[in-house]
Order: sequence, then C-alpha cells, then structure tokens
Amino acid sequence: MNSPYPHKSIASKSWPAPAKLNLFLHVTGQRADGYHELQTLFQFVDHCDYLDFHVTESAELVLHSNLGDAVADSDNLILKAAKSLKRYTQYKGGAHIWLNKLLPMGGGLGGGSSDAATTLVALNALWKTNVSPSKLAEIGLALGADVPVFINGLAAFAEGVGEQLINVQPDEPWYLVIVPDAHVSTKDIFQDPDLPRNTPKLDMKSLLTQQWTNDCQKLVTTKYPQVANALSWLVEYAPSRMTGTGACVFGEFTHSQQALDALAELPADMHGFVAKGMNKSPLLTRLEQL
Ligand SMILES: C[C@](O)(CO)[C@H](O)COP(=O)(O)OP(=O)(O)OC[C@H]1O[C@@H](n2ccc(N)nc2=O)[C@H](O)[C@@H]1O
Ligand SMILES: Nc1ncnc2c1ncn2[C@@H]1O[C@H](COP(=O)(O)OP(=O)(O)OP(=O)(O)O)[C@@H](O)[C@H]1O
Repeated sequence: MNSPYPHKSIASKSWPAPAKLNLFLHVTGQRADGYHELQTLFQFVDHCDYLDFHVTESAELVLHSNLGDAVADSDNLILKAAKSLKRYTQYKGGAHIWLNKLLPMGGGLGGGSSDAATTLVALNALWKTNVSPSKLAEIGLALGADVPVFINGLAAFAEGVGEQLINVQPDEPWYLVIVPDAHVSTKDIFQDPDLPRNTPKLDMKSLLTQQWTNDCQKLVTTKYPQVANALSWLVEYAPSRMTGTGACVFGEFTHSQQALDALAELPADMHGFVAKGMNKSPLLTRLEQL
C-alpha cells in the first residue's frame, strides 16, 4: 500500500493545541511601542485543534490543513513557528504538518497562538533540538502575545503583554462557551479610543479573590450586538463574561450536566460548546507521552 506520507519520515500524531480563556482581563496601560500592558488570568480548556507531524530529512516545511483559504501559508503561525525554530537551531531537516482546525478563529480563544506553541513544542521534541522552554517561549512571543502561556502549559496569572507568568491553580469548572457570529480583530479593539486602558494595577492576591471582569467587554458588546446578545442569554444560566478581545463568551458551571442542559436550550441562531477548565494543558500531557 502506498504511504500518504513523505519518504523517510517519522510520524507523530494528535498533538493538541487547546483553547485558552482569559478568566479576567485588565488593561493597565500602554507601552511606548503601542502594545498594551495587561493583568490577566489564563486557563486552558479541553477543546483543541490537533496537529500531526512528519519529520523529514529534506529541509522543506509544508502545511496541510482544513483551513481552506482562511489563512494564507505566508501568514500561518504554524509555518512561522516552524521556520523560527529551524532558523534558531540551524536544524537541517524539515517537516510536513497536518492541522485539523476545530477552534473558531478570531474568537479570543487564542487558537492561532496555541497552534504556534504546539508546533514549537512538538518540533523541538521530534527534531531533538533541545531548546529550553523559556527560550521556546521567547521565540514564540515574537509570533503572538499569547504563545508563551501555551508553551508554559500551566494556568497562569500574567502581566506585561501576557508573557510574565506566575503559575496559579484556579478552580476547574465546566464552561459553556458561545461563539457569536462575529470576527473581532484584536488589533482594532486595542486601537479603539474608547477602550479603557488605565485600570489600576493590583497585586495578584487581590485580583484572584475579587470579582473577575474583562476590560474589553463593554466596548466589544457595544460594537458587536451578536456578542451582547450571547452574553445577555448566557448570564441567565451562569456567571458569564467575554474572553480576550472577544467574540467568545463563557459561563461557568459546577457540573458538566448543567452546562450541557444550558447548551441544549441555546437558540438556533447561536452556537457553542461545553468544555472543562484545565490548569494543565493537554499539550504538556501529550509531551510527557513521547
Ligand atoms: C488580548 C489577548 O488575547 C489576551 O490573552 C492577547 O493579548 C492577544 O494576543 P494576540 O492575539 O496573540 O495578539 P498579537 O497578535 O500579539 O497582537 C495583535 C495586535 O493587538 C495589539 N495588542 C496586542 C496585545 C497587547 N497586549 N496589546 C496590543 O496592543 C497590537 O496592535 C497587535 O498588533
Ligand atoms: N494557525 C492559525 N490558526 C488560526 N488563525 C491563524 C493561524 N495562523 C494565523 N492566523 C491568523 O490569526 C488570526 C487570529 O486567530 P486566532 O484564532 O488566534 O484569534 P483569537 O482567538 O482571537 O486570538 P487571541 O485570543 O490571541 O486574540 C486569524 O484571523 C488568522 O488570520
């Protein structure tokens, strides 16, 4: 039987790239380069993209995916991540990469950053290039502000642009995540003059114990009625808010059945999914299985 994979390749399958939620998100200032200073709490959920890797002796990096025309290869964070690692390590071989995209894009779930992180972690292991996690996070930060937390793989309180991480262990509830029919550009939200960008910085302990909110939520719900509608519906069932710069919103439930019952009531014009909060990323678990 003909193998669909390149000659002389080593296959390694089903590397998860999980979604993240920002359990709270405060914008505390703006740096000279325009980037915003944040205080945020990251947690992973067990809803993921999946990547397969085939290491090749030839130097090429090739991506196969179910993305269609949604993202050009030249913009895809997976290829950018693979190229960055190859450049940094001077690795001579290459890889064919298969992406099964399941996470909504532009939803504040960090899917692109997570794909990039999984690529860096998996290729570093499969190419045996032995780059340290902290160096991988540094390489990843150049690709996106959320990449370091996905490489770190543990729920974390974050400052800076999201790269200064302190591991924490919040509760791991079940979430009903609603995906409004809106693509919110992170850049547009951060450029909007109406974004509050001066929330006072607080110490981590106060932030973890006070009520959790998202500074981008008011602006995004004003600009996108779909997000406002999703949130108005969800708050009837559970404490709810937006993740990242939107568009997704999430409600917290103690038991999976409560989240599934609410999902079953979802109006026909909305869609969503139920997922478990995870303080350890499934990517770390996959790495340990190697
Ligand atoms: C809002 C969060 O989702 C919180 O987790 C992330 O900080 C966003 O991270 P991301 O999607 O990886 O964002 P990037 O691709 O790094 O940045 C997109 C654009 O948003 C703006 N941006 C992003 C992050 C940040 N802390 N300040 C910003 O002003 C910048 O104009 C940047 O060009
Ligand atoms: N592998 C990838 N998967 C998804 N998007 C990608 C990928 N590579 C590049 N992108 C680009 O990144 C953009 C943002 O995608 P992503 O799904 O990460 O958004 P997001 O969930 O809003 O992220 P964040 O929470 O970090 O703001 C996409 O619209 C797309 O143009």
